[in-house]
Amino acid sequence: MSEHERLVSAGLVENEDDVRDLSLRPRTFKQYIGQKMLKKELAVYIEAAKKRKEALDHVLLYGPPGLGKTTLAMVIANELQVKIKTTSGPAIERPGDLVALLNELEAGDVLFIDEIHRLPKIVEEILYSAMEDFFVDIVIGQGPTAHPVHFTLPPFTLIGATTRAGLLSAPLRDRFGIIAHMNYYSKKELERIVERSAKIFKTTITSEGAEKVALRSRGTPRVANRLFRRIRDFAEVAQKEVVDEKIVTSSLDMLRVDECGLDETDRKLLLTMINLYDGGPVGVNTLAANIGEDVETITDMIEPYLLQSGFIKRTPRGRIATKTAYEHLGISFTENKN
Ligand SMILES: Nc1ncnc2c1ncn2[C@@H]1O[C@H](COP(=O)(O)OP(=O)(O)OP(=O)(O)O)[C@@H](O)[C@H]1O
Ligand SMILES: [Mg+2]
Repeated sequence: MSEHERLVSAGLVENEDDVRDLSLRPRTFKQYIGQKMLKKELAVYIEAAKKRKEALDHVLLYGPPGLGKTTLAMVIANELQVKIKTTSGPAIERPGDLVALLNELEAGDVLFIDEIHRLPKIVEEILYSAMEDFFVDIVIGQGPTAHPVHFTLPPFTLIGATTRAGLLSAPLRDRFGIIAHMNYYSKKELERIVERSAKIFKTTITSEGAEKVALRSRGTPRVANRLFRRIRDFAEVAQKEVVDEKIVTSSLDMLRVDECGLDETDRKLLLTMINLYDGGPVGVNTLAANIGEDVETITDMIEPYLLQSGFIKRTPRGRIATKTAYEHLGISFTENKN
């Protein structure tokens, strides 16, 4: 199974599921479950900006894939009652592309740049003055006909999203007035997300069923929704009117997603560390070669959840599998092995 087909993968890009499930996407703070502190804070800034009839300060959203960054950007624009233009870092190749986007904005509008850490450097530099003083200076034409052009822009709000805040240059990061870190969701919050999705799909799920889905969702709404959709298929075929704990468990077992939300790739990674490298430390390049995934897939998609839930640890000498990992896989752990 390729990474993109991984059921529990939160995915790095806007994926097909999300596009198909636009109806699942919360549109208001009220519908947006979890991230309570962040929502509270943003609600204050939004209200203040609206009262002053000013554009909201620029917002940087960062956190692992599938936690609701894109969704939150749309919620913010909706709560501000302004239009939102959406693009992504790699899609803006030249300064002219950025100017064309900025040109379409009206006062107070939101420009959402996903994967902002992948913005080309020359475009990023244009963004500095746009963010700070709402103007851009670019050179139009080439050779002897080249001439500088100055554009003034309406005040706008840039919302940037990234899974890797560390890759953002300091000058860019410093121009965001609001920097928001997205957290993994609690079991209770994921249960509510599953129950909400069930309602939208006109499916009945028991609270025990929702709890079981939540437990295996890696703290990630995208995974919760994806698992729920598969389970709904199993329930449909089994002609079950109500999605209960039993059907949830049997479906997830069939999908080989274990009770901690780990799938085959996660287990393969842990088993490689344990069986071939005695639990580590082992470098990420070595691991990548062993399990046949690229380094980026490991660091961006597989590792964050394994780190967060304590299955692995990162040390200067490489990754190590923790006692929790051994116990989870039913392998005996001898102290001081690392
Ligand atoms: N707080 C939430 N409440 C309910 N559903 C949510 C919430 N956050 C995200 N979702 C659901 O999870 C899916 C994934 O969210 P979203 O696309 O916003 O994640 P993302 O952080 O932008 O991911 P990526 O880093 O891959 O771009 C959405 O389709 C949405 O339905
Ligand atoms: Mg997104």
